[in-house]
Amino acid sequence: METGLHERDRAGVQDFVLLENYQSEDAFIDNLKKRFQENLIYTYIGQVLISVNPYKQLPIYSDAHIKEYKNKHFYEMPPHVFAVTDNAFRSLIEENRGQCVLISGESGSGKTEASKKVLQYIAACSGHQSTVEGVKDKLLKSNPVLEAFGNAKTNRNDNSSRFGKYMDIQFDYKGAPIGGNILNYLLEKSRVVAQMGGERNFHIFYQLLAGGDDALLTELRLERALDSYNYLSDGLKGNLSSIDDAQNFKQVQQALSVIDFTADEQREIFGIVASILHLGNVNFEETEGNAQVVSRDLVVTVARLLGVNASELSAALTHRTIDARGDVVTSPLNQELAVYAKDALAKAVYDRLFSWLVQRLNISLQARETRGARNNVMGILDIYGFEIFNKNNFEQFCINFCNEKLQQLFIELTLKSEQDEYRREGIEWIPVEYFDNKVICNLIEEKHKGIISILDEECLRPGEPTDITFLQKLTNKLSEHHHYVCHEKAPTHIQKIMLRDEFRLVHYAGEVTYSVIGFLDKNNDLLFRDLKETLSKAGNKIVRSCFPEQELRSKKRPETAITQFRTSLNNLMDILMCKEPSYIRCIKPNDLQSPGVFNDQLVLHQVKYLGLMENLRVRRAGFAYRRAYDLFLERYKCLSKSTWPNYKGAGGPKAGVQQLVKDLGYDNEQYKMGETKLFIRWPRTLFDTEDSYQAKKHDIAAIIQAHWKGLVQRASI
Ligand SMILES: Nc1ncnc2c1ncn2[C@@H]1O[C@H](COP(=O)(O)OP(=O)(O)OP(=O)(O)O)[C@@H](O)[C@H]1O
Repeated sequence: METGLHERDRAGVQDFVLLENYQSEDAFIDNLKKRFQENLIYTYIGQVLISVNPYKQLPIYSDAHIKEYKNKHFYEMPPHVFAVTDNAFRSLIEENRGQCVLISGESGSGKTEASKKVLQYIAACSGHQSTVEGVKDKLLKSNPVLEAFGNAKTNRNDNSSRFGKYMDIQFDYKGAPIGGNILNYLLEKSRVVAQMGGERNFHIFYQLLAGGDDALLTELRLERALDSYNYLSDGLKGNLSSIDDAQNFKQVQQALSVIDFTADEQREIFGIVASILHLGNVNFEETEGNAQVVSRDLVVTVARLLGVNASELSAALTHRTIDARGDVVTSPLNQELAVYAKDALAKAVYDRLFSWLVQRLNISLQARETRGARNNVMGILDIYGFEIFNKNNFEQFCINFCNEKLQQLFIELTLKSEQDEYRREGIEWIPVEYFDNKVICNLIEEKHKGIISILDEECLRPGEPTDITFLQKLTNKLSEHHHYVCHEKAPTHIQKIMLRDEFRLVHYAGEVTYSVIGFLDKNNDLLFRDLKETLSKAGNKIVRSCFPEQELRSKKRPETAITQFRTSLNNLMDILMCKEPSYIRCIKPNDLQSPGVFNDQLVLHQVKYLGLMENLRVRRAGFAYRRAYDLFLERYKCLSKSTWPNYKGAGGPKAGVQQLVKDLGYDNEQYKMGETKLFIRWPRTLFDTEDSYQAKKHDIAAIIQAHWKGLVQRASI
């Protein structure tokens, strides 16, 4: 916690708006570093919070800290995730404006931890009636469940979320949480069947084996040894010292009970998890091109756990039925295709189980009784950050597309809207240049012309489309685009490092080379009909509801993976666009191997692609505080006799505010009167002289505190 002025002085500025050399990247990094080295991980750019992952527990999240931040003006206290949350929460309750807290940053930068702190603060600060406590408990308990099924150890983060998450919390008019809703995005299901070296499958598999009691494991026919299971042995073999799987399993079981999952549901969930482990061990042999199951007893176990007929499952794993306009033909699969079908089954079952879990959580979180009462909603978005790996595939393409969309939203909601607002309000303003990434979003998603359309066309066309024919089409259609680089037209130094099956996109955050291998397959996301049919009759109710019969009867071709993802992202953008945003931009100061170190280059890269320098330029140029005249007058009318208890002069709230600022002694440079709002500059203009500004510029909390205290004191005179 920042207390003494001495400490604060040494630790840079709390708000980048105060940075002397605000155009310099070096000065920016230097300020973050100074603060990081003093364990001051939070810094503002106006109201955007930058959070640098400390990789260690800091004593700044206690109940006492929550109390200190509660109901304080945003700038009265040092920067903190609690201040951002308090500000959003109060706007929600006092001004009835829907809020969203958007948390972004790369893997391991601290997004999920930040989202938990937001929830912690809300839970601590909102009503304490027993019904409300129940809702809060469920909201908090949904985290361990989602993490168990949706998180995994990666080489960047031991607890990496492998899905995107948006959680809405509904509040009643008194500010008590009454329900919630979670949306999940694109689970990285390929992890179920294979993991990179040093990585693990989803936590739940290890948790079940380590924490399930003997009776449960016997019932599921599981043994504790991890290397007994093919799906667990690709990446990291063994347990992790940083994760207590057994303990976490107990937490998950307890959470499931709090969230009202019945004993039957829990049994079925773990049955499905176990069935996937067994399925991974199923082998095939091939005679005359036809695959046959070798390990029949394993198929029997899988069938028992899913509640399907073992012979039918065996046949479905080794055959494929095609219904071509009424002509139904069944043909045997070869060994390679049977393995493909088995893996597709494991991925589909797990992916749908995850979506089912989210829906089931939502049923439990649904607001019981709202009776037409006004509901306020606060959303928290914790979604994967931009990814640039050595090898980038379909998954990275989807994730980076998502980040382009979020950057577009950031531009719309902050940079562009800031400038638009000045224009609309008739306030003189010199436009600030910024890079608008709409051109990249269009390159990816424009109808008929964009990469998604070209990919879908290639997936759906008759003939023999392949990843390479897809790449050729991309290059034919997009080679002139400034943000698309193909091998043929790449500059020599890039050509040297690019393979023939790769294309490169110039993203707003940097250049990424994607390998097209697997694009068609992953986009088609094919699960053979025979397997779907078998599962649609499953005795395990969860499985049956995940594979509904209607899906088989539907004549419509299922949407491709990328189209589904684009639709869900566009829906998310619509949800976020109508809310007031608060931003938490998370930064990872180093890699896992060197905790405590602040790597300037790594941080600079993130500062650039998070658009923080542009954000600062716009913020510096503008007005930091603005309020609609009626709201401002209502809130501060007590500060002047001419406006208290009500302003009675002509001209309405605008004239009232004009009178008020005059009475408060603001000079013309400190504020501007817009069409509908008052705009105030600060903090520089809160000082009488340059000297007093220079003397106190590091101490923004004190400045603002003094300012508000001053106002109140003047009011009491
Ligand atoms: N405020 C914090 N205090 C202490 N440790 C933190 C904090 N934020 C992050 N960490 C540490 O860093 C790890 C990674 O953080 P987190 O899981 O929140 O990253 P993420 O951005 O959500 O990553 P991913 O995108 O991979 O899910 C945490 O498990 C925790 O150990």
